[in-house]
Amino acid sequence: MSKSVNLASSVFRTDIFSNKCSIVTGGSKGIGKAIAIELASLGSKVVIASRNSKEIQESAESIKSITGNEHIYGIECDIRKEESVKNLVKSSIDKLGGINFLVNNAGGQFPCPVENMTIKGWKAVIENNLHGPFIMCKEVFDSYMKENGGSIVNILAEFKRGFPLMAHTGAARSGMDNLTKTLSMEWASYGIRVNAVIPGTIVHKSMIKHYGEKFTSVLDILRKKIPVQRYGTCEEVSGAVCFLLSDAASFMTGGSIIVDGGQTLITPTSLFNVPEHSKLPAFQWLNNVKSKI
Ligand SMILES: CCCCCCCCCCC/C=C/C(=O)SCCNC(=O)CCNC(=O)[C@H](O)C(C)(C)COP(=O)(O)OP(=O)(O)OC[C@H]1O[C@@H](n2cnc3c(N)ncnc32)[C@H](O)[C@@H]1OP(=O)(O)O
Ligand SMILES: NC(=O)C1=CN([C@@H]2O[C@H](COP(=O)(O)OP(=O)(O)OC[C@H]3O[C@@H](n4cnc5c(N)ncnc54)[C@H](OP(=O)(O)O)[C@@H]3O)[C@@H](O)[C@H]2O)C=CC1
Repeated sequence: MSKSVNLASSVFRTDIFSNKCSIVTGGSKGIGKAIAIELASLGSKVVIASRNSKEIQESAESIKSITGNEHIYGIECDIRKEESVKNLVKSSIDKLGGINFLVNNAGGQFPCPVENMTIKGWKAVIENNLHGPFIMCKEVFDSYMKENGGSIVNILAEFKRGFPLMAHTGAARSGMDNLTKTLSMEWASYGIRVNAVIPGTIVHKSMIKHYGEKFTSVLDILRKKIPVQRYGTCEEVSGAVCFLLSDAASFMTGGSIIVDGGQTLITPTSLFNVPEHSKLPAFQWLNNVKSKI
């Protein structure tokens, strides 16, 4: 009997990004750090960027040691500031040789009802989650992708039913959803795909620190309603981002992937209670990597 030959060539290979250069904003911790680790482990050169210069350098070193990839660079940047973004993009091209992938992950907000929200607070969140990613897209397009093509993934947050206590972020993410769709059409002829990932509740060290003790007590009430019956991991978001960046998603643009364990399907009028279970466990990397995200 002749030996069978596997003629299939799956996109899921360990060297899949070995000729790629990526920028991940907010790569110093949490979801952004996980994305940077996964890209680096698949061979990409990576620049991570955030405002705290010490943290971003430490994270770059940590990603190098976890993945064995030497081509990881931390650059201080505030995505809300145009000059800072211009510097990030120029330095990234100098260090990496180009920018094939952009992950607009940096962002965040604080809980606050509109009646207590200051104009300054509103602006800070709109700038962090809409204006900043817009400047990033534009600068990367002008400086590299217009000539060379590329793939962009924007990290959003669920926004379709409004966002009580976080009106600023709901409005910004809704704007980013629309921008993702617009850019996917305007930039398709330049060879650029633009997609989004919408994480549900992804609980990790810095997230808990940001929202504090009060939030932790709310978490268990919500968890019981989620079909998967748990919160997500940074790695579970990262896998979706790498998929969208890769050629496995070559027919996807202007789209989004919701990574939320079914959380957005819950409605206040739903009569169905998910029976308690633990049959859909989280995808996790090794513990020694997990502890560094
Ligand atoms: C207890 C119930 C909690 C319910 C929570 C539900 C949680 C479900 C969440 C699921 C969806 C999303 C999850 C996530 O995104 S997790 C990631 C969390 N991480 C972050 O958000 C980090 C990034 N965030 C920030 O850096 C800040 O929030 C901010 C975007 C505002 C930027 O902060 P920065 O300090 O740089 O901003 P400014 O100094 O320019 O501040 C400008 C003004 O903004 C107002 N402000 C800022 N922080 C707060 C606050 N904590 N509370 C109220 N107001 C705030 C304020 O007016 C600032 O001006 P002043 O300092 O002059 O007063
Ligand atoms: N965790 C969750 O449940 C969810 C998260 N998301 C979104 O996913 C993204 C990542 O979340 P997560 O990892 O949890 O958040 P973290 O708070 O853990 O990390 C946020 C990262 O963004 C950086 N950052 C924030 N503002 C700026 C800025 N103006 N310029 C440059 N960098 C900035 C932070 O560094 P530094 O402060 O030093 O600048 C940090 O590296 C965010 O956009 C978040 O809103 C969406 C839905 C759910």
